[in-house]
Amino acid sequence: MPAVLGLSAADAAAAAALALASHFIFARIELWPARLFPAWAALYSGSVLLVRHTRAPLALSAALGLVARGAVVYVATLLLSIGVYRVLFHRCCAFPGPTSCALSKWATVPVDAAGQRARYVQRLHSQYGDIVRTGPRELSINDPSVIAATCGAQSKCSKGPWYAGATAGKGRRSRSLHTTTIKADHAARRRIWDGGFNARSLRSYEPSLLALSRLLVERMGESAARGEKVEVDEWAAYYGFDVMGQVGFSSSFECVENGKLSEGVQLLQDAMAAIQTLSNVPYLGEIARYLPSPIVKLEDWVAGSLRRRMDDPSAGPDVFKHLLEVDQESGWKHNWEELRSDAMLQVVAGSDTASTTLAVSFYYLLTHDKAMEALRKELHHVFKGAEPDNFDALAKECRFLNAVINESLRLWPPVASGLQRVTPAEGLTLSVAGKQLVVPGDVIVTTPTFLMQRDPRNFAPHPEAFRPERWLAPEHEENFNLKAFNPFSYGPESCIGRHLAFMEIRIAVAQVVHAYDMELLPEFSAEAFEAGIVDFFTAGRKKKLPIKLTPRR
Ligand code: HEM
Repeated sequence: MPAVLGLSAADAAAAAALALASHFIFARIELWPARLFPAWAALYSGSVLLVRHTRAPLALSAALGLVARGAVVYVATLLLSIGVYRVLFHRCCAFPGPTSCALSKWATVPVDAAGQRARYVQRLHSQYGDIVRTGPRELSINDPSVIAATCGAQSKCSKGPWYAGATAGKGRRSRSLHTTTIKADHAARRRIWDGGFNARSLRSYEPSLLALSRLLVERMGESAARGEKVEVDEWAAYYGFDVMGQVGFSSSFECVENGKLSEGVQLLQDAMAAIQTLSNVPYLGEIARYLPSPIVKLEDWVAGSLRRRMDDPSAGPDVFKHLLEVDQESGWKHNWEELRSDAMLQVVAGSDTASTTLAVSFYYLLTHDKAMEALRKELHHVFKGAEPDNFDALAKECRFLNAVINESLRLWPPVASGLQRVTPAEGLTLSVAGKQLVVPGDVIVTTPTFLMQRDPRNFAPHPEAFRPERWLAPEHEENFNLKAFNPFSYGPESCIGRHLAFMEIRIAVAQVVHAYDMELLPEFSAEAFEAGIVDFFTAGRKKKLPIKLTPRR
């Protein structure tokens, strides 16, 4: 056997054999967590040196050179072995998809970093069909019936590695409600959270929402009067963030008041890009925790808000008050670390999501004169020309307003990519397009929300077009499949804040539309605006919605 990298054939073979053994023993499924690297490096170096040193004593420099060259052979063999295994022998290798995705989740790191996952997966489905292998052990399945099977109350699937990646380095008692992967823990915590989102609590938030939506109208008007350019999507972001501060911890972040992003909003946006990119390769998240990153800064900033709230026990009503309660059934009480993670969750889950739907609703109203007209008529009819300030009337009597919001959620779901759910060890039998599909155990299954909600088999005619009327008379639609409408996910881990989101969006749209005539400035490009909606687990927006505001009489 020839020498490799200056190593004797025997040393090279030993390094390669060790690599194959470690792949066989530890890493047949996925690359191991980063924290095991040093341990394996030590194991490798130790065993090589021990074997060699017992044959003939080694000088330090010779020993280091031996280990370094051996490590190159070790890593190269390991990667080759993992690659060959994933492409040719893996339990998912029968499913179609790009080879790059079969080889590694690294293939989609640039896609995630650019916020393009939802569109990328959409392209893959158009190329490979309804089932695509999007990662070594990950399948994206474009069929609404899969949602209940993977996320429903009876499902034996569990949350995937994305959730561990999003809170890398955190143990069982320091994760958020969202990232905990143990079902019993989640159920106990969800009962505590429910207190903050039941009908009574939602009613108690109405005065705050009304006050904030009025402040939004006032400050937008003042900004226009000063001759400033009004970017309505920016104001939607300020509002979404302030609602979370107010309803979450009884302290507005004062973005609407000041007409600018607070430090936290910026951190949030940076952190979401980092979370989405890192969490799809979970061990990257672990490494990032030890580096200065926007995620760590955001956590510190949220912890500050939390501390201020804890120092003021008389504050409220807010969600936080409920998070301090004990779950009667299990005795679960949140500790400080969990409260901190849950506070961060509230800000992340509730701000960019709702504000994107608010901004998108404005976008469609501003680009569809007839829809704006219909909404004005409806508000005038329900509120008799007075200020729209009644939450029940907005929910129950304003059907067109609700149709606009639903249609915006359909076209631009703020959580656009599929959520990771892992099949149980025995596998999962699904029905896809009427045919039985057996997915092996320990495979991540996702359902592509963005694509499914625009699929003509689910919504037709014109699935890509904004047609709020499809929600008013679904029975007359060619296709209207409510099972495929999944912006808030499904089952026990679905969005707890959906009713709150609707409340805050309805009141803000109604207040602004009642107060102002609005038109887009000529510089606006719908194409660029849509292209600028990015997917960082929650949606972000890169392009603005500049408008001219005129107060209505
Ligand atoms: C249009 C607005 C919103 C959309 C589209 C949305 C969407 C979602 C989705 C898809 C999930 C499931 C995530 C997963 O399983 O990984 C989720 C979870 C969650 N959402 Fe929302 N959300 C919105 C607004 C809100 C608001 C206003 C809050 C208020 C705090 C909120 C709080 C949460 C929480 C706490 C979870 C985790 C639930 C759990 O794990 O049990 N969301 N949301």
